[in-house]
Formats: sequence, C-alpha cells, structure tokens
Amino acid sequence: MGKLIYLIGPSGSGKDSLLQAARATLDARGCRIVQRVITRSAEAVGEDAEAVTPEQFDRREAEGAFAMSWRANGLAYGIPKQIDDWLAAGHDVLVNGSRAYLPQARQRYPDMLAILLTVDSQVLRQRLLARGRETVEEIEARLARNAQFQASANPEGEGGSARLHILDNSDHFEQTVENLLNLIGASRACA
Ligand SMILES: Nc1ncnc2c1ncn2[C@@H]1O[C@H](COP(=O)(O)OP(=O)(O)O)[C@@H](O)[C@H]1O
Ligand SMILES: O=P(O)(O)OC[C@H]1O[C@H](OP(=O)(O)OP(=O)(O)O)[C@H](O)[C@@H]1O
Repeated sequence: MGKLIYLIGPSGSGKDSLLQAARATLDARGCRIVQRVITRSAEAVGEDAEAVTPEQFDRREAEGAFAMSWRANGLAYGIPKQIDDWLAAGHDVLVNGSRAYLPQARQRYPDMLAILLTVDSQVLRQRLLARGRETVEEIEARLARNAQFQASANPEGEGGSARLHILDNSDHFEQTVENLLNLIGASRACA
C-alpha cells in the first residue's frame, strides 16, 4: 500500500502552488497528485480542478465516485475514488485537503502523513487579494474561517498536534517546496 499525504492549510496559504511546483519531482518518485472535483466555475484562475455543477457533484457523490468529499467556502470538493487504486498499487498520493475534514480523513487513512501549511495572517490577506479569484467579501469570510481554526482547539484532540507536521510558507516559495519534499522524503513516502 502507498501512503496518503494530506496537505491542509487556509485558502491562500499556497497548497495548490506547492502541488504544482512539486508535481514533476514527486511524479518521478512514483507519487501521484490527484485532480480535485470542485463546484467552482471552470473560468476561475488557479487550481486545475475539474469544474462541475452542484447537481453533478451530488450525483457523483451519491454514486460513490469520491474517496473523500466535503463542503466549505460555499463550494463542494471531491477527491476521486481513483486514489484508492493508486494507493493499492503502491503509489503514494498527495491531496489538497481540508482542515475541517481532517478527523474523517485520518479515520479512513490512519497511516496518512498530515501536513499543515501556515502563513502569517497579514501575508495571507495580501496573497488572497493579489490572487484576485474571490470578491473582498469572500476573502474576508475565508480569513474569518482561518481565525476560527486558529482559535479553536486542535481538531484531533489532545496530543493530536504531534501528528500534524507544520510547514510555513510566509517567506520564500522555493524554500517551502524544498521543505515539503524533505518532509515527504523523511516520512519515507514517495521514496
Ligand atoms: N511563498 C510565496 N510567496 C509569494 N506568493 C505566494 C507564495 N506561495 C503562494 N503564493 C501565491 O499566493 C496565492 C495563493 O496560493 P494558492 O496556491 O492559490 O493557495 P491555496 O491553494 O492554498 O488556496 C497565489 O497567488 C500564489 O501564487
Ligand atoms: O477546511 P479548510 O481547511 O478551510 O478547507 C476547506 C477547503 O478550502 C481549501 O480549498 P482552497 O484552498 O482551494 O480554497 P479556495 O477554494 O478558497 O481556494 C481546502 O483545500 C478545502 O478544500
């Protein structure tokens, strides 16, 4: 069995950029990155996800097409079932996950490597504004969601944080890419 690597962090922390930057190296190591299914308009800048309507999403979910799925930020996100075939074939699989869904993900994939990408909150605001994908109201809602996560207890309970690897992306992007690859290498995933 391969290992699931579950990358989480606030919207705008750089998850998608990191996955894109690390993709070729990871691919060469046999580690797969799955394309998400999202009810976001196909024209939206950024992540290369499959865009579907809410009705299409619900139908696929009901048909069991997703290994994991959640709703946040007014959107629905699905991780295709294909990842289970990849894991069974021995590939490690990196997914762009959700903090709120972490307990369910951990339950389904107990051996997974969970990585939390963090960014200084002022920097996060600037990056979301610069990305320009959401309205100012939507950006404020994402920042409020992040503040809530920071204020609340660790979702995995006492001692849970020991199993969550922190990766900071407040500064140089290339350094974060290197740190991510080192973290994954150290866990012997994608070796
Ligand atoms: N280390 C960094 N320095 C400067 N800009 C960054 C850095 N990391 C990511 N960005 C930029 O921040 C924005 C948000 O990144 P993105 O990958 O879309 O985040 P997420 O997928 O977590 O929502 C993008 O415009 C991206 O180019
Ligand atoms: O529970 P949370 O950790 O807040 O995560 C909720 C969702 O938001 C993030 O998506 P993304 O970064 O693509 O957000 P965006 O849709 O605002 O870009 C993350 O990948 C989850 O799909």
